[in-house]
Amino acid sequence: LPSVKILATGGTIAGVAQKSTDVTGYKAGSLGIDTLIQAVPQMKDYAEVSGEQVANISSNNVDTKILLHLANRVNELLADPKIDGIVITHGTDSIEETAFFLNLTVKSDKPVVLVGAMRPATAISADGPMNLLEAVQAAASPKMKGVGVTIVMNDRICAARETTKFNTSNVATFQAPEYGYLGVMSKAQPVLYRLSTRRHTANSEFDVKGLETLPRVDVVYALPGDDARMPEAALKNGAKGIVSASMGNGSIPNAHKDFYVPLMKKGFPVVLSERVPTGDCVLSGEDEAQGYLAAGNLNPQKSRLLLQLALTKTTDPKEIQRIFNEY
Ligand SMILES: NC(=O)CC[C@H](N)C(=O)O
Repeated sequence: LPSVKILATGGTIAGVAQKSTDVTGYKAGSLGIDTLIQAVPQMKDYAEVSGEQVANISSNNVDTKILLHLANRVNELLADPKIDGIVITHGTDSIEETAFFLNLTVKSDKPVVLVGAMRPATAISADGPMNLLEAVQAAASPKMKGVGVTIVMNDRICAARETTKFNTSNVATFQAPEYGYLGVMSKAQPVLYRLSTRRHTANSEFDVKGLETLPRVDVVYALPGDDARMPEAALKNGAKGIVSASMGNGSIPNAHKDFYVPLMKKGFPVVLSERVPTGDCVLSGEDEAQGYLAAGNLNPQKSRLLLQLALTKTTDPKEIQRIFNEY
């Protein structure tokens, strides 16, 4: 049998409520990895499974330190020829960010599958056990080699780059409306329908080995008629780059523009992403001349991570734009 290591970080999949009817008001990150594994003995039919507790928290507190630890630990584990794949249990609130970060920093084409749940482990019809089983089946499958980091939940195989949480409570929360799922889990097997052409994992230039932190990047939400207090605060507090969550194809209030233009002249990177869920940010000639960088269709939270990683390699705006075009 293939060997799959489960790294546990917490979330609702390890959540405990007072009553089986409670689907909110529970404590995420309550059960340890051994309990999660014991709850799904069927996994043993598909893989030799072992667990490791990395954290046991709600994913709104997954910080840079945990991201770097996960990337380094996954790289260490996958360098071992005896390990065939990794599953990471994770809260769903920031699972897309951790998945994308690992998509950029894991140096292996072996499967890395993130999984969570929307109902706590104690709930009637908890989704965690089936999600965990399918995540292990996916991570154990050679068909998942080279597809990049994925989120497997609700029978869907989701690409780290394009997938976003769409619903605060529904089990079908993860969607990639513009490009769809990579595939589905069917009869205990991954069935893939498409692959991303964007650079990831073994083909990524980013290396976080030895890093203890990442350059600070802030996301500044663009609101109609806003003043410049938020971007000013970001700069004052040490941001090395800003991602603007623009209102649609780079539209931001004039006060933000007036603040960014002189900064960009000095080489400070400002990446235009959008708070609109789909569509690319395409720069106008004027935006380009002023020095803005375009996130393409990458959402603000993922643009932040990519800009942080880009800044570990370069501060040249042209290079940063190349990175946004390739990843
Ligand atoms: N469904 C969930 O996992 C959300 C629970 C929690 N807020 C977390 O992200 O860890």
